[in-house]
Amino acid sequence: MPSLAGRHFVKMNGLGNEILVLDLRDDPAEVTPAAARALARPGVLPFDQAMLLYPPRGGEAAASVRILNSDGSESGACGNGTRCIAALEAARTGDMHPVFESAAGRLDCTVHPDGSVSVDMGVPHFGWREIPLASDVGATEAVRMPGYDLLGPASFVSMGNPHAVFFVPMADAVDVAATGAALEHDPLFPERANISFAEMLAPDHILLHVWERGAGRTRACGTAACATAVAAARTGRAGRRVRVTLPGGDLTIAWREADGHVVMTGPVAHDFSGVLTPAMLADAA
Ligand SMILES: N[C@H](CCC[C@H](N)C(=O)O)C(=O)O
Repeated sequence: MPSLAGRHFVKMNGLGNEILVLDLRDDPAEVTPAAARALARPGVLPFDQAMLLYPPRGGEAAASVRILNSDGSESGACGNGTRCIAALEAARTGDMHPVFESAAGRLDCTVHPDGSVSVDMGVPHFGWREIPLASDVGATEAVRMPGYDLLGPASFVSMGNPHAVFFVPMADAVDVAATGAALEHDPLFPERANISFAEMLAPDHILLHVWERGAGRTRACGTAACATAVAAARTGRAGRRVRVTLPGGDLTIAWREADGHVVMTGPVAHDFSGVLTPAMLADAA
């Protein structure tokens, strides 16, 4: 496989969710977990997720996207990163409706005149095998987890990646790092999970703090905002359209009645770009 040194990168963010984009369509190269961890080191290119673009398998898609967390693990979906690659692709080609292929399926994007981006994140899944959970816990919208009674029941959702959402009285009061890290590794989640602490500010407005699988505490997580909006609607706390306020800013989430798809809308920002050097990849095995 060709080396990564010399490759052009773009560093972006979606609401402070740090995104590294590597467009590998012209000369595909593998990005190993060790290479991802090397690049994500402090002082190199710290990111939460790397969005890796490969040649599409189908005719209509601009690229096939692979998503790596900063710990080198793979994710099936990343909402904020998808907005970033949609904006990049629209700037490159002029197509304001780029489509991507991902492990979680097709991602239809719309880049709006104001620069914000909507992504059709597909349908949520609620089955214990789909999330996945280690065992059948019954209805997945309100499940008490042993050891976490004070948090109340969790709602489990797959948005192409696993999410557990806790609705709490005061999201700001939760020790997100300690509780999130413990829950991420709970044996109920055989593939670990992204952990959300949500507070209903109004029936159409949710405050959200997220501990991400493989990336830890982030300023925003698009799929967690989608999972939380769906969980809020499913448990009768909200309607199908909500504003989700994360530490990095706001997303609008609409769970479409017609086809059950979840559409996420929010901003993107370009930070800087450059070329990967051997030193940046130095520790990569
Ligand atoms: N930040 C991303 C989610 C990454 C999910 C990842 N942490 C995992 O499922 O392993 C987002 O905006 O949706």
